[in-house]
Amino acid sequence: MREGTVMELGKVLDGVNIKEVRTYKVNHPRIMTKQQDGEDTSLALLKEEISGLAYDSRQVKPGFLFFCIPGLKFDGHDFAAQAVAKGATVLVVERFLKLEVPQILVTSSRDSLSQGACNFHNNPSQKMLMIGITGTNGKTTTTHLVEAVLRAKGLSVAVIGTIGNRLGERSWLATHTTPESLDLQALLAKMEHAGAHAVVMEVSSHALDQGRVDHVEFDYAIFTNLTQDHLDYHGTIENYREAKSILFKKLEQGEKKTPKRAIINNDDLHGPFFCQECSVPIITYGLHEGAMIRGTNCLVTPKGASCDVTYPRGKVTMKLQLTGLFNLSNALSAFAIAYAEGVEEKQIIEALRAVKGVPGRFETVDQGQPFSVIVDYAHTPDGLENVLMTAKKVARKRLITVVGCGGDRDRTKRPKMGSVAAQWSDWVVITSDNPRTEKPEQIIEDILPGIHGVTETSYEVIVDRKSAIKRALMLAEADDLILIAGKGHETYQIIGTEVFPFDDREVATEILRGLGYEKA
Ligand SMILES: CC(=O)N[C@H]1[C@@H](OP(=O)(O)OP(=O)(O)OC[C@H]2O[C@@H](n3ccc(=O)[nH]c3=O)[C@H](O)[C@@H]2O)O[C@H](CO)[C@@H](O)[C@@H]1O[C@H](C)C(=O)N[C@@H](C)C(=O)N[C@H](CCC(=O)O)C(=O)O
Ligand SMILES: Nc1ncnc2c1ncn2[C@@H]1O[C@H](COP(=O)(O)OP(=O)(O)OP(=O)(O)O)[C@@H](O)[C@H]1O
Ligand SMILES: N[C@H](CCC[C@H](N)C(=O)O)C(=O)O
Ligand SMILES: [Mg+2]
Repeated sequence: MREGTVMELGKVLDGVNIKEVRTYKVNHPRIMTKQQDGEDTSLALLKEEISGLAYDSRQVKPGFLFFCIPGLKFDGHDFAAQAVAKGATVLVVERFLKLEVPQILVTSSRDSLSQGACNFHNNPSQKMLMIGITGTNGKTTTTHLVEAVLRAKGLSVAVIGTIGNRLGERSWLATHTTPESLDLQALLAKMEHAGAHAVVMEVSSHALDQGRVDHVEFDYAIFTNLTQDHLDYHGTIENYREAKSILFKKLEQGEKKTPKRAIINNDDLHGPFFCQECSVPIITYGLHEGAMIRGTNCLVTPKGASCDVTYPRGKVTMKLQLTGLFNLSNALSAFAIAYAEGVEEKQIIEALRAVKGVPGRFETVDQGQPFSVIVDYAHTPDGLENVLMTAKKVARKRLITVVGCGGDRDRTKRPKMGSVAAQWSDWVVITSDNPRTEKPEQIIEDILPGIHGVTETSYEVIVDRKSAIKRALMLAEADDLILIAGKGHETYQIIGTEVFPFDDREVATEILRGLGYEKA
């Protein structure tokens, strides 16, 4: 929807289960009341024009429809007065408020927002090929790989995810891995308007649970893997898995006529569960027997990885500039989509080989020093173990790891990350990640029991992340590998509620320069 566009309220709310409408006599000239026109006020209200939607009172502009959402931190109903003061003409509520403004009572204002956003932006996902990727690890990486193979088909491909939202040279601000429904529908509409034929997007478990993608119709859904994360939010791994499965159940619904497919990791313990949740055709991929798209003869080197890919029509060799067995797995899911879309095998292989790397994922910091420095976004026990296994394989001498855990996130993953770091590293420097509103020392206390379980590994605690990175780089000798984990592409550190500039790659570069290493 272009700036300045308006839509009738009834059209915006088409499909929303409205329980009751209350109109109030207000000063706004466009809101009719019984006293003025004598007809049914609710019907008159539904004919009113809305100039925009908002779920955050701070974003309201005159003529907007404001959705009052009860959240975990705040209750949007408490901001209704502020929204009205800023010009909201109608409210969507879960309980009527004592405010002199028309209100529409619904069971879930969040679900209504999702439907309203889709209507207001003219259902953009209907007009593009939509690929959704879910799983604990590998989503961002896989978006890049799928983007590459679909571009090989000649499509203009937009990407939505943790690192950003983009289409070719154009980019849009990303505040979440998967945006709130309203922001997502607006973004999809902009991407479609900018010429996107396809959108490949990360779909987080939070987004699925909160209905952010409820009215996005996907053509393909990829499941990468499921391991521990976000138990602070979901409570149990079963709930977490259930949230992820929504993406696959959704595939059978919708209006698109084209066939839909689920692309499922056959190597993952939970693969069969996701297969069960689907009633559309499934393509499995993996490095073990049973996968329809299977990688064998895998080779992992410091500069990349390769394997043979066996698929229903034949066999090819796939080479990546990305290293690690897990990236071969990520690439096989991209291969599966391209294959289903009829892209020629040779083109798929060429496209995958051309992907240079994903920012902050096994990214090298090179100032000509005689040891390797790698920055990686691993922030779950499984992600960390995978990257450490790869680092161990390619390190010529010691593996020194700098790692911490984020605050206000799953506490129970902390000792597990400590344990994994200790098992695979020769030396661990435990530090802070994004402490957010938690005390960094307390987060580290949660990590340490995991380290203590692995007695032979040496470690030290340095709370300040910059000092921890410096210490690791000072310890490094020729041929060692220093892995700085957890923050990858992030260019900030969140301490309390403040956001400070901090980029592991820049910090490491600056320290290396201070140590006398300067790239020629
Ligand atoms: C836990 C979680 O996902 N929370 C999201 C959720 O918050 P919430 O429902 O609890 O809402 P709330 O903050 O209590 O506010 C309630 C309502 O009051 C409104 N409000 C609030 C303040 C105000 O001044 N005026 C106002 O109108 C809010 O806009 C909202 O509508 O809805 C909000 C609006 O969309 C999100 O910003 C918020 O993301 C928070 C900030 C967050 O940190 N989310 C993370 C965990 C997240 O979603 N991560 C996933 C990726 C995870 C992964 O990588 O695996 C993601 O997709 O980004
Ligand atoms: N398939 C995989 N299996 C396990 N670990 C992986 C896999 N792919 C990537 N990783 C590890 O996980 C880290 C994060 O990868 P990526 O950013 O692609 O995941 P993500 O699912 O997008 O994460 P987020 O949930 O934060 O959005 C990488 O830096 C790497 O260490
Ligand atoms: N999307 C993940 C990223 C975690 C990255 C790590 N640096 C942290 O801050 O915990 C989350 O919000 O849980
Ligand atoms: Mg991501």
